[in-house]
Amino acid sequence: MPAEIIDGKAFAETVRARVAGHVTQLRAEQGLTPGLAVVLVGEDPASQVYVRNKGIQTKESGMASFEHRLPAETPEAALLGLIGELNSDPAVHGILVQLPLPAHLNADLVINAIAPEKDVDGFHILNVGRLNTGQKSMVPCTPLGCLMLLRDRLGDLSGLNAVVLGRSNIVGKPMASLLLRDSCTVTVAHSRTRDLPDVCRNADILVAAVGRPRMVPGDWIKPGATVIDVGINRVPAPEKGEGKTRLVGDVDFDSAVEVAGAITPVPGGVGPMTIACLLANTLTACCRANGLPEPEGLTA
Ligand SMILES: NC(=O)C1=CN([C@@H]2O[C@H](COP(=O)(O)OP(=O)(O)OC[C@H]3O[C@@H](n4cnc5c(N)ncnc54)[C@H](OP(=O)(O)O)[C@@H]3O)[C@@H](O)[C@H]2O)C=CC1
Ligand SMILES: Nc1nc(=O)c2c([nH]1)NC[C@@H]1CN(c3ccc(C(=O)N[C@@H](CCC(=O)O)C(=O)O)cc3)C=[N+]21
Repeated sequence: MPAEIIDGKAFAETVRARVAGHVTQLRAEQGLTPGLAVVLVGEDPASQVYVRNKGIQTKESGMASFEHRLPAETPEAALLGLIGELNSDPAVHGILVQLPLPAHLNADLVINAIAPEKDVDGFHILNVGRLNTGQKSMVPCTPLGCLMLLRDRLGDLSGLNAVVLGRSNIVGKPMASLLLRDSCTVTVAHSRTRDLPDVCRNADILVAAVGRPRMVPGDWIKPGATVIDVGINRVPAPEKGEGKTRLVGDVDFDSAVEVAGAITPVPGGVGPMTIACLLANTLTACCRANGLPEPEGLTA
């Protein structure tokens, strides 16, 4: 029996609708409008698409959206200056600096310059430390979105074998951390992992975040497993016409769907959840900044 297709797009719509409801209430009862600032340095075309989608959905949810597009050659001091201004702007509750940054900018330095309470990506060293020690933090959007999909399908995750393929700071490591917090037995695999197919075959939950188009075939998957495909890879699609491209994940969907119990598609899986969680984090940041109770069920 083919796998259930996990509809991340539909789930993300429900998350965004709940966020929008809270935003309406905040405005009516407190006169507050949550604000998200997105900073894009350089001209990376894929990044521009994400930034545009984020801007549109931020406004649709009733929040204020502030976009800052800086030239690729922006000096580090100028970027740090802008972050300083956003840190002290009371209309801005969330700040996201789109990654990757041009090579002459030190990403760690830039991220750690964001006020931790406005770090809606959850990448600041303080938020990373808080998440890993079980303290209240901002939780990275993509892993948070994956966790919401997993809990929705599986309920209690405790005792399940989870394999996270990829160990980046933005997806793999925080994903592993969240799964561990939910009492999974977590294995983090990467480019030096031995016997990767065997490691994956042990997974009740397999999260693929490698950035290699269709790397995980169906025969790496335990029958009935829940597969979360984080990969966003643009590949040539000659069937759509010359020079056309399409998005595929890190999992070979066609073979995986025959083995898995449930699987997220690309597009329409994790991607929309990432943006929904970014809005949820901005709402959470706004509530915390104003000493208001946090909306329930929108964070980990
Ligand atoms: N849907 C969404 O919202 C988002 C999607 N993405 C997508 O997710 C994917 C991963 O992103 P990100 O984490 O930033 O990527 P990174 O390139 O930072 O990390 C990739 C990880 O995969 C590992 N890896 C690479 N090749 C192999 C291999 N052949 N076998 C085993 N492991 C391998 C690397 O191992 P090592 O550490 O040993 O080098 C590394 O840990 C990308 O496709 C990206 O576009 C990213 C963010 C959000
Ligand atoms: N500071 C920072 N935070 C991030 O969260 C971050 C980042 N930098 N840099 C780039 C990656 C990538 N990322 C995506 C978000 C949404 C979709 C998304 O919405 N995808 C849609 C389709 C998009 C399309 O069709 O082009 C989908 O999968 O259905 C994809 C990728 C966030 N990232």
